[in-house]
Amino acid sequence: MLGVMLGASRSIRRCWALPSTSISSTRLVSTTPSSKSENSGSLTSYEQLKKSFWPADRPHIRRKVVAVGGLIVCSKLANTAVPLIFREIINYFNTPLDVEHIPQLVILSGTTVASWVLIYGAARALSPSLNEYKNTLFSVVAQSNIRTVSQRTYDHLLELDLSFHQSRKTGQLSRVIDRGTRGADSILRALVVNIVPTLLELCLVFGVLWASVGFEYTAICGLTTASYIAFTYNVTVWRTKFRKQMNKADNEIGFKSFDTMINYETVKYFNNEKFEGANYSKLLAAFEQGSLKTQSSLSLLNSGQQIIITAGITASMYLAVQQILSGNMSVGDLVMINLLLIQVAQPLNFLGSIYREIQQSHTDMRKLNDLLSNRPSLQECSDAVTAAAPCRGDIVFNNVSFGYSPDKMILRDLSFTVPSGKTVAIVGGSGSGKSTIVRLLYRFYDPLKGGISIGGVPLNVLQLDDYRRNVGVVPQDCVLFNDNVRYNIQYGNTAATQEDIIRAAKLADIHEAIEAFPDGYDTLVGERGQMLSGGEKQRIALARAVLKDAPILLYDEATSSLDSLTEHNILEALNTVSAGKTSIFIAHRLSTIMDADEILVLANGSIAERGTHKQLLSDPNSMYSDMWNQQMSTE
Ligand SMILES: Nc1ncnc2c1ncn2[C@@H]1O[C@H](COP(=O)(O)OP(=O)(O)OP(=O)(O)O)[C@@H](O)[C@H]1O
Ligand SMILES: N[C@@H](CCC(=O)N[C@@H](CS)C(=O)NCC(=O)O)C(=O)O
Repeated sequence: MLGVMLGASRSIRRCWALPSTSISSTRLVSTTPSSKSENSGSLTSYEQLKKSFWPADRPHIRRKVVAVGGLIVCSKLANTAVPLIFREIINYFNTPLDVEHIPQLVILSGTTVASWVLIYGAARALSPSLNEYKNTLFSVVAQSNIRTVSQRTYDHLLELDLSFHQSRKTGQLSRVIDRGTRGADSILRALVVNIVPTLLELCLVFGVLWASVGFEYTAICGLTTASYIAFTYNVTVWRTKFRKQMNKADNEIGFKSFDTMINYETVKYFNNEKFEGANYSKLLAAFEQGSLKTQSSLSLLNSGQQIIITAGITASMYLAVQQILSGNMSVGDLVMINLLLIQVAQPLNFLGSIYREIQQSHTDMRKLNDLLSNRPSLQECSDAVTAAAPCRGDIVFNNVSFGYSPDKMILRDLSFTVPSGKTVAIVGGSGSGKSTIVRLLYRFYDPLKGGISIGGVPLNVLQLDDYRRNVGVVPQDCVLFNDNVRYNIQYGNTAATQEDIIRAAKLADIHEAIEAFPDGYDTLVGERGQMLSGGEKQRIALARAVLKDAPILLYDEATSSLDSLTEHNILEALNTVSAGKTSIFIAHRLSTIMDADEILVLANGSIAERGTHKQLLSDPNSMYSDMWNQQMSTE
């Protein structure tokens, strides 16, 4: 469903820029950048535009931009010539000829007017053709820019910390990206398709009027344009709040239906269909209000614009008629003035929308820029070392303290060692910090105090990417990609063959279940893997970790969704997989970690008890004994 939402927002097209368009509402998103560095990488919108439009490293794009400029000039010259040619044709019919005395003149004039008609046709055809060619060339510039910005943003987001992603709503993030990448494109498109050609056309029209019929006409045209712009600007600024209200409601409607549908089961379990329906109805009413005001203010804007333009044309024609009557002007001039003004008014009809679009694009670009100026707080040191050899050594936590925020410590002075090739299990109450240990070990975060070392090398001295290649994780929450089973298992090692995949699936005790799926390994798992059961997802996540074949293995309640028999089968398989590897098992069900070389009992972020299963049970008052007895009595 998220995909559908993204797909919808991707299809934004500008009605003033492209024919046969659908108008997509502008959604407003507010984001507060986190972990921002000293604005590194931050560009002003002008710099961004310059980078997109005139990239220093891509001369072929700059050549295209020059060609686009040339085509705009040629197209507008041809366009402005049309009324001038038309004037010549009209004037021909209004010029009395002395046919009795010079009959050849008729033939000559006939040929001349026929030529004018042909030139008229050519000019009319040339202008849109050049314009379309310009659009084609400009698309190359625009698409290249969108591609570069999208790729840079995607790569950047994958570089950012887990904390950044945990603090963001995925939907909001994707909208900021989607809009931001198109922001520069929108502004460039507005400039190339509308603003620059219209300004050029206005200059040409002013010049032609001045040169051929006199300054008064240029003055009327100038005054009309200035009033039109002032009126459009003021009304557009005033009515923007209605559009914002409408877009906000539209946004909330989209989010509400998305949220309700993914929580469909919860709505049903609590019989809250009516409650949800009433909430939805309030949002629809707000949208309705906003959209009615938007429409009525649009009508006001359009009418005002038409009145101003019509007033300008009427004034020019009135003046022209007076001059024709007094014999100072031809009928052809009148037609030319009329055509020139009508022609120049056409692109002005979208001025308000373009102004709004540029404002919005500017905001979108700023938001994306804020996003790009976030830097990962976990940085690799310049003399980082490769991890393969250290990862075969001991894992040591030395007085590690950590909290997601400094005012709430989760782990306190934690010290333990997982000897190379051994298995340590961590147990403890919910929220005691077990998964946090896995996140620190995968170096999603650095400890606030103390340190972690691997094979005697501090973790922050290891090359991060290389280190992570050497650690296999089966996380607590197994989320799968919306693809088929094969893709999801192969994700552990993208170079794995079908045989490797099957071997891993067998070890995770999921091969037979997959074979029984309608399309076997090609079966689609649905969004976040929701078409599979919790246990199936968990076993696919296990198979994927097996495929990674890393020397360090971290299992965060890797078998919690499995029934006892499947769990028993997997644990046997995992013992084989883990043989010789350094492993940390986090588990609630103690029967799964009885064989661990050491068990740590975590309470309030510290190790309350430690020892083997036997040692811990030997003290009947230990927390471990309590937990064990409790679990035994309920199984
Ligand atoms: N990203 C985060 N930001 C802030 N606090 C967090 C974050 N992740 C976890 N916490 C908090 O840290 C504490 C420890 O969480 P952790 O996931 O490590 O617990 P756990 O022992 O694995 O719990 P469980 O057995 O329920 O999975 C919890 O109080 C949790 O609310
Ligand atoms: N003439 C007006 C409106 C032009 C127009 O029709 N714009 C299209 C978008 S390109 C539209 O649907 N606008 C809706 C609106 O402004 O509410 C202007 O200058 O803005």
